[in-house]
Amino acid sequence: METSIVKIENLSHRYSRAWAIKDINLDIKHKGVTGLLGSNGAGKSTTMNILCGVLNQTEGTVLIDNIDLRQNPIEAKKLIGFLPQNAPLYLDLTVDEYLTHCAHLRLIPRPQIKAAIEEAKERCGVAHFSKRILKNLSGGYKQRVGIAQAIIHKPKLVVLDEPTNGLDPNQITEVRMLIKEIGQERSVIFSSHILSEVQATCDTIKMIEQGNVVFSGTVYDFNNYIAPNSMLLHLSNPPSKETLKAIPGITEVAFLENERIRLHFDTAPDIAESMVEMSVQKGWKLREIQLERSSLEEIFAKLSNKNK
Ligand SMILES: Nc1ncnc2c1ncn2[C@@H]1O[C@H](COP(=O)(O)OP(=O)(O)OP(=O)(O)O)[C@@H](O)[C@H]1O
Repeated sequence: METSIVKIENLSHRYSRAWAIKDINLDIKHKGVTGLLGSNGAGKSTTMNILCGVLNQTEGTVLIDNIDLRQNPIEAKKLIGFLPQNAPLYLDLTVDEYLTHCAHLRLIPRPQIKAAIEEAKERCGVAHFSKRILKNLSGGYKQRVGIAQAIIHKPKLVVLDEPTNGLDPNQITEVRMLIKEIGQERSVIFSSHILSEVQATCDTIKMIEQGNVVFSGTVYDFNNYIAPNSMLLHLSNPPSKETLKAIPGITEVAFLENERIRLHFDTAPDIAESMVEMSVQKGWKLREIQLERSSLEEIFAKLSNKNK
């Protein structure tokens, strides 16, 4: 049976009085990218900080490649590379100086340090900035250096807390590509509160809401689960409500302002195509049609209810 790189069992954490996470169970595979999705305050950073041994949990167990993080923290942490939410960069150091410092902290044997730094810089596309002082790098490149320090010791598990936060759209795309590349040879977990980001980058999604895991599965399962179930139509010559309601698959019809109609439908996937064909045949004068995806809040609400 395939073992997991991370096994979290009944993990709970309490800050002073309030529980930030409650009874979390997670299994994460040796390769691929796992997205930890959740709105602000859902418990992502708390989970990641515990997972990386930065915070001691109140209850529960974390196994990294079968090593109990609490009982054997040094051995377990050797397997982890971590980029916390605010990359801990020493801004007055050059890229090379900073990565050399990180290599020492990671106990990389001295003769291997130069090669490890070159490889990490190459992987993260910062080799041409070796002598640049960190404070003079753009946000995207600072983040790349942060990722370089997280992979310098070739860990089996790389944990990145909101790595694209504060980056511009081009930088976001580049960092996502880098995450995917790293995920081809090791396990990467990254957190985000942006649904599209997790869909674009991950193989697996673990969704946390109010300290509980409310979804765990592949991106494919997730996309199927949140498939749109309503559409907005602009018809200049609409039929009656009854006519629309009689169409197979349509479950609810609402006439809105400005000739707009919202139709709810069940799982029929080609309903939009049928609506276009029908409006041409029957002269409904279709001006616009738009499938409506659920917002993250609606998905959270749906998943939270489902798991009650
Ligand atoms: N040091 C702390 N002391 C007290 N409460 C805390 C502390 N850190 C986090 N919390 C609380 O724990 C809960 C979970 O916070 P956490 O930072 O893990 O969420 P998150 O999903 O990472 O959110 P964000 O996306 O905003 O970073 C929140 O209610 C937060 O206010």
